[in-house]
Amino acid sequence: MVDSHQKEIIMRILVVGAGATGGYFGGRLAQAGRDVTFLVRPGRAKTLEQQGLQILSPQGNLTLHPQWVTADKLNQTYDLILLTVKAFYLEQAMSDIAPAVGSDTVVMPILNGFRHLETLTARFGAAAVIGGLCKIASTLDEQGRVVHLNDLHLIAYGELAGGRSDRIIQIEQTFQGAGFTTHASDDIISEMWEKWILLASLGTITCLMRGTIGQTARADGGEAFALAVIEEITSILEAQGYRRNQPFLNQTRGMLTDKNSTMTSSMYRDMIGGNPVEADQILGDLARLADKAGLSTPLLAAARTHMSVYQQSRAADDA
Ligand SMILES: NC(=O)C1=CN([C@@H]2O[C@H](COP(=O)(O)OP(=O)(O)OC[C@H]3O[C@@H](n4cnc5c(N)ncnc54)[C@H](OP(=O)(O)O)[C@@H]3O)[C@@H](O)[C@H]2O)C=CC1
Ligand SMILES: CC(C)(CO)C(=O)C(=O)O
Repeated sequence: MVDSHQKEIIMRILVVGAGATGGYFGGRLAQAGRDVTFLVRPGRAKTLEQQGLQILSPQGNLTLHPQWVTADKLNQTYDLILLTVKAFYLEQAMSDIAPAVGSDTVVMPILNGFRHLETLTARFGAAAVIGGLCKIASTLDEQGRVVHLNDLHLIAYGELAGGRSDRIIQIEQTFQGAGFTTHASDDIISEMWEKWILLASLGTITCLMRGTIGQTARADGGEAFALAVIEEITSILEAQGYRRNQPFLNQTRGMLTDKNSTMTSSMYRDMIGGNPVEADQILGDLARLADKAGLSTPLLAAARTHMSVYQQSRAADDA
C-alpha cells in the first residue's frame, strides 16, 4: 500500500547516460528502489544487457539489471531527467530527450562547467531547467564497469533563481536514502561557481603538470604554482559576481596542495586515457571570461593551450 505522502514523492526518473556519473548515481537510485530508467546508446545498451550495470565502489559493489531505453523507443515523459553526458554530446542528447520532456518535467544536468545551462534553457525553457552538480571521482573500466575511486559521492541541485521550491523538495525526498550524499541548495549558482573553481584548478594543475595533486605539491615550486592557479581562477569568477567564501577557498587550497594526495581530475583521466576532453567548457569558457574582464591569467591560458594541443594530436591520430 502506498500512502498519500509516498505517492507525492514518487518521481519517474530518466538518467541520460549510464557512464561514470550517470551509472553511479542512477545505479544507486535504482538499487534503492526509485523509479529509474536509463537512456543509453546502442553500445552501452549491449553492455547493460550482457552484464548488467556493475559498480565497483568503496561504498559497496553492486550489479543490477536496470530498466533502460534507447532514443528510438523513448515515447513517454518523465518527472526528472538527470543529464549526465559529456558536454560535447549535449546537442545530440537534447534532441534525444525531447520526447521525454513534458510540461512539468525537471531537467537537472550534473555536467561540469556552466555553458550547458544556457544551452538547455534555450532549448527547453528556463522553467524546465534547474542547476546541478556532482562531486565524485569515477570512471568506466575496459569492461564497462563503473569504478568509484574514493568515498566522495555527492549531488547538489537547486533553482537557478535561488530559494527552495516544491520540486526541489520533491527531488530531495526522492534522493534521500539512496546511498549517496544529496544536497538541496538555496544558491546553486554560487555552488556551481565553487565547483568550477575546484574543477578548473584541479584540471589545470593535473593536466599541465601531468601528475597527481601530491606529485605536483612535492615538486619544486609545485605548491606555489597550485596556489597561483586557484587565485587566477577565483579572480575570474569574482569578476562574474562570485563572493569569496574563505572556508571554501582555504579547504580548496589545502586539498590541492596536499603532498600525499593521489587526486586527479576527470579531465586528466580522460587525457591520459586518450579520450576527448571537455577543455573548452571547463578552461576555454573561463579564459574567455578572463579576457572580457581584462584579467591576466597566464597559468590558465597555458593549460588551455596545452589541452588544445592534446586535442589536435588526438584529431591527427584519429585521421
Ligand atoms: N567522472 C567523474 O569523476 C566526474 C564527471 N563529472 C562530469 O559529469 C559529466 C559526465 O561525465 P562522465 O559520467 O564521467 O562521462 P562518461 O563518458 O563516463 O559517461 C557519459 C555517458 O553518456 C552517454 N551518452 C552520451 N550521449 C548520450 C545520448 N545522447 N544518449 C544516451 N547516452 C549518452 C555515453 O554513452 P556511450 O557509451 O554511448 O558513449 C556515456 O556512457 C561530465 O560533464 C563530467 O565532466 C563531474 C564530476 C566528476
Ligand atoms: C572536481 C571533481 C573531482 C569533483 O567531482 C570533478 O568534478 C572532476 O574531476 O571532474
